Amino acid sequence: MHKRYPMINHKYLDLTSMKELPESHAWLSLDHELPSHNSSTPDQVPVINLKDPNAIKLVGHACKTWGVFQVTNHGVPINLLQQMEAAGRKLFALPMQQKLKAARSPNGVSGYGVARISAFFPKLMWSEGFTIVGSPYEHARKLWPNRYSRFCDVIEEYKEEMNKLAQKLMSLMLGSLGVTMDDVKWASLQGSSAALQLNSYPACPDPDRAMGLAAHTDSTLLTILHQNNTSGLQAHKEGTGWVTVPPIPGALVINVGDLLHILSNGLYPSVLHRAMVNRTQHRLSVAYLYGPPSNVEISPLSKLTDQVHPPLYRAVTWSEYLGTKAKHFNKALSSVRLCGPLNGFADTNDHNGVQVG
Ligand SMILES: C=C1C[C@]23C[C@@]1(O)CC[C@H]2[C@@]12CCC[C@@](C)(C(=O)O1)[C@H]2[C@@H]3C(=O)O
Ligand SMILES: O=C(O)CCC(=O)C(=O)O
Ligand SMILES: [Fe+2]
Repeated sequence: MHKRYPMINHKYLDLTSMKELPESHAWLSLDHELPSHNSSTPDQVPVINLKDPNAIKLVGHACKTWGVFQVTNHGVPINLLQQMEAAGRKLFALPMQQKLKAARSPNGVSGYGVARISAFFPKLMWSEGFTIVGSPYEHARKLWPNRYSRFCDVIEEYKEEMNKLAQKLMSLMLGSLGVTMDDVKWASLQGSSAALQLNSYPACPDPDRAMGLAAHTDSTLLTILHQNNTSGLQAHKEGTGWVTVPPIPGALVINVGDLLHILSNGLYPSVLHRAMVNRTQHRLSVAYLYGPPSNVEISPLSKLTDQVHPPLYRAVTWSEYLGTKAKHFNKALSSVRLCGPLNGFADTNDHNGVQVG
């Protein structure tokens, strides 16, 4: 089992008021080094126009080689992205004692709090989060007893648009694997599950020693991320190292998650990513974490397996996998692997040699 750390009681510091980085948030080694580009074509995260007639091929290539890409012409109205960003900004600007009224309970999923993965690290992250699973109503009412409906409306509309885009992306991803939505019955059905994660990274007095969100993979099929106009997201690419995913106005970032990794029998590896912070700008991001309907077991697609390519993972439901992730963190994927690393190979997800904390 991954080492766990007791929660430090600086968990709910008001980060925006800090003039110095407290020891509780000072990370020892951060691996800030970004690859030096000595060729004329630096390794950049692909940007795909979803209206491109070649979109299926481009998506397949990006999933295989990067596990992350940005999309344009995705159909989500820009003003909805702006409204979502404004709603997040308003939430995080509330006084701490107000935000704590909507705190995530110790075994709960929804609500305000530090990154869930904090328990696996000796230091705290320079960020705060708000997770929404199902209706935002209960928590929004605690935050704004008389004026919660605008927030709830934006969240509901955002979830609806994200769900449409997630379905479109799933069909492109499956299509690029030679599989149709009909081959995967649950993929075209309503009832997929999702969580919305709002992340806030205040400007930091000592960004070189702080970590916004530590390196992790998402336990999803795919994640759709909107970031404001401030850099911070980095993705790890085998053989290259950490690469910044630059904000492009109106574009959305797509991550391959662990369940797509399993479904594709490792052909589309989930991407390790993290968020860095900076000295002057407040960074916000909104992640739509998309998964299968809760009763569906995800296992490698039969079309992708044969005697030469045996299934590498056992079947798991999303909730079972989230439980495994909560226990084993970055060893979760290898813990559901059928052929262990006995013959010398490890999951790409084990990210040997890459510091996750
Ligand atoms: C559905 C979920 C994925 C997530 C755990 C959660 O239940 C809700 C929050 C999600 C999130 C967002 C930030 C990074 C992450 C690793 C975390 O700690 O909480 C992910 C979780 C995940 O993908 O495993
Ligand atoms: O803030 C970011 O860019 C990353 C957020 C993220 O990885 C997540 O919410 O899972
Ligand atoms: Fe993530």
